[in-house]
Amino acid sequence: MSDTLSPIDTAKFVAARKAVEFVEDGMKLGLGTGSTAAWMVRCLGEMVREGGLKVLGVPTSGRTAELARQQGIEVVSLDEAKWLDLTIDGADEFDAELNLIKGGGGALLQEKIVATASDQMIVITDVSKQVETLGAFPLPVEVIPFGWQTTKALVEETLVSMDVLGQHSTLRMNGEVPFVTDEGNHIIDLHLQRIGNARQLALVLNQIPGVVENGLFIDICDKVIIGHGDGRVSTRDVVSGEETEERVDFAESDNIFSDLD
Ligand SMILES: O=C[C@H](O)[C@H](O)[C@H](O)COP(=O)(O)O
Repeated sequence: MSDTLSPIDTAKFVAARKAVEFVEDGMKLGLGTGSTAAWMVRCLGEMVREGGLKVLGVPTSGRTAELARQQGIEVVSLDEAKWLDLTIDGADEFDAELNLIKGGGGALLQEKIVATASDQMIVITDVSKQVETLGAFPLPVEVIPFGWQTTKALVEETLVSMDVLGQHSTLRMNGEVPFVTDEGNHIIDLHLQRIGNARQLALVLNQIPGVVENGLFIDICDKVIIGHGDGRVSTRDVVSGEETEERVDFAESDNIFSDLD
């Protein structure tokens, strides 16, 4: 059935399929958001329904919570789970140190809280998200709606003072109205081209009143699994620096593909 998937979906699927191999019975799991994470939730659902795997899932968005429940995964809140063994999530960009930009789907706040409350974070991605320097993907910054224009101006002033390349920012829209996150906030996307010092920018942005969180994930990801359109996956570990490559077997995945609309 893998021939029904486009190369990009194949890449996302194989990364997700590989990632769930790290899941063990009884684990408390952070479930990421986005199209790649959705493949992981489907793979996990199959392991729960057909393999008898028992896990507790903490979703990072309403969308993921709905999909996880549909898949038969037991969903709990982070406060119920308290601490997680593993979070598996997608990313919009990652660099050689496995620092990330996330939030293209607007879920960065819950994603960062959940990943930070986990022993380990595995990022699943296709190879197009790999960059030398973060910043080509617009950096999402979640802000509270009150005074958002003032917050946006302060963010831009901060970028100028830090000499960040390209200091243009836009309020994310959902058609004619501002996009609203699961927490009731807005997103300002920073069009920076290149982030020279991501660690410093992440800290400075969060000092601005009105900013709730930013999409830079620094020193949070432990492992990245990169899927390829031909079914190969590369797994890179931040501690060992090792990278391994293998091919993912599609043979037993028919149930997952048949669940798709
Ligand atoms: O807010 C969304 C998340 O950070 C996603 O994990 C990220 O945008 C990647 O999504 P996708 O897997 O759909 O490219």
